[in-house]
Amino acid sequence: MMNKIGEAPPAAPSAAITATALTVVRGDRTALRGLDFTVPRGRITGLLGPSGCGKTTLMRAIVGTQAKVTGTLDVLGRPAGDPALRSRIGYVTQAPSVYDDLTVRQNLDYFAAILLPGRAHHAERRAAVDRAIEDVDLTSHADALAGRLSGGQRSRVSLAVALLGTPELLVLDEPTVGLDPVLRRDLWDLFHRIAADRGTTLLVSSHVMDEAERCHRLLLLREGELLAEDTPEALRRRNDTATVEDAFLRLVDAAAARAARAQTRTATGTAAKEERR
Ligand SMILES: Nc1ncnc2c1ncn2[C@@H]1O[C@H](COP(=O)(O)OP(=O)(O)OP(=O)(O)O)[C@@H](O)[C@H]1O
Repeated sequence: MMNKIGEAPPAAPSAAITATALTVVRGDRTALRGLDFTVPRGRITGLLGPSGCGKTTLMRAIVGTQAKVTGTLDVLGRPAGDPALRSRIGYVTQAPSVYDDLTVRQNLDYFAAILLPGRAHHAERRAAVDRAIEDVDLTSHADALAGRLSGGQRSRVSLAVALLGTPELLVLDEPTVGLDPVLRRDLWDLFHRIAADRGTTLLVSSHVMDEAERCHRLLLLREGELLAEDTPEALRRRNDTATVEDAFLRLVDAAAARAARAQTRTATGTAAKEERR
């Protein structure tokens, strides 16, 4: 298996993503509050946290599709959203973006024609499409209509589209949601192969904590705040727990206790001020 932490590639010299005081407002809510973190190159970083904690918002900020972003967010050496980054990043959203009335191959041909237009690139396009179909293990379904595929197969077509341009950074929003355990394992093996063989940086979100163990590094999010940024092993060790899930729960409890203490201090301070009046 490729996804043992011990078999990880050596540490990359520079960060693929650096965020400082990153804040995002969505509607009347602050979806992300002052996040500081880095995502190392060539590694798999898991973005974990419960539903609604801000994972998609953070991914949208990184790929440059999110409004009202403040602080600094540097992606592959450029500010997030810089047009020069478009071809260097692959982004797979939660909803598979495939055409149901086209076959798997036709879907990929279509997107390959946008990435590599013109007759001159014909052979290159074909090779890229073949490789992407093989990467996601859909060779035997290449001529099936996307509309007739299972949910897991459709999301793999979306992933194949993202792999077409050989991106340096692959941002995957809950790619394993709804998949059976075997498919989930196969996809994680594929992510590890992509990171190890191509040096691609992967940022993968999940709200399933057992997937945390498959990542080289983790960003744990809760209610728009970063609870921790570390390796799964260090998180378990530091919190003296057997699993990342237990470490996460311990960190949540500690954060809640800190918030309660701060509230008590504020309430005591206000009462004292009122008394002095
Ligand atoms: N279009 C929107 N307008 C206003 N607020 C939004 C919008 N989309 C999301 N939010 C809010 O932003 C916060 C973060 O949402 P986000 O989708 O980033 O969470 P998530 O962790 O990806 O959740 P999930 O795992 O359920 O996809 C939530 O409080 C949500 O209610």
